[in-house]
Amino acid sequence: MTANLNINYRRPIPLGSTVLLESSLEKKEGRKTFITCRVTSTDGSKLHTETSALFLSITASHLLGG
Ligand SMILES: CCCCCCCCCC(=O)SCCNC(=O)CCNC(=O)[C@H](O)C(C)(C)COP(=O)(O)OP(=O)(O)OC[C@H]1O[C@@H](n2cnc3c(N)ncnc32)[C@H](O)[C@@H]1OP(=O)(O)O
Repeated sequence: MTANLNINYRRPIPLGSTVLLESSLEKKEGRKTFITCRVTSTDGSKLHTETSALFLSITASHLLGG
């Protein structure tokens, strides 16, 4: 479950362009998983978007309001 999501939009992505997404597992601490992601031009020279997020593992009962 997404607990926190940060997105920095650095440069617009032109319509129809192809981009490179690189996602990394930064660390895992118990139920917490920290992920980062970058969107760049395919040659890596232009940074379009960078994000970080925290995901928490949950049980099915959490989804049912338990
Ligand atoms: C055009 C289409 C676009 C579509 C976009 C789709 C985007 C999708 C976006 C989604 O993912 S939707 C889902 C959005 N997420 C939610 O609705 C989650 C709502 N929040 C919850 O259900 C609870 O807050 C959550 C399950 C995340 C955590 O509740 P818990 O009771 O399980 O955990 P708890 O609060 O005890 O925190 C556990 C640990 O996580 C840490 N923590 C929790 N929330 C945090 C947070 N927000 N930031 C930092 N740390 C956080 C907390 O400090 C603690 O750290 P320690 O274990 O070290 O003490």
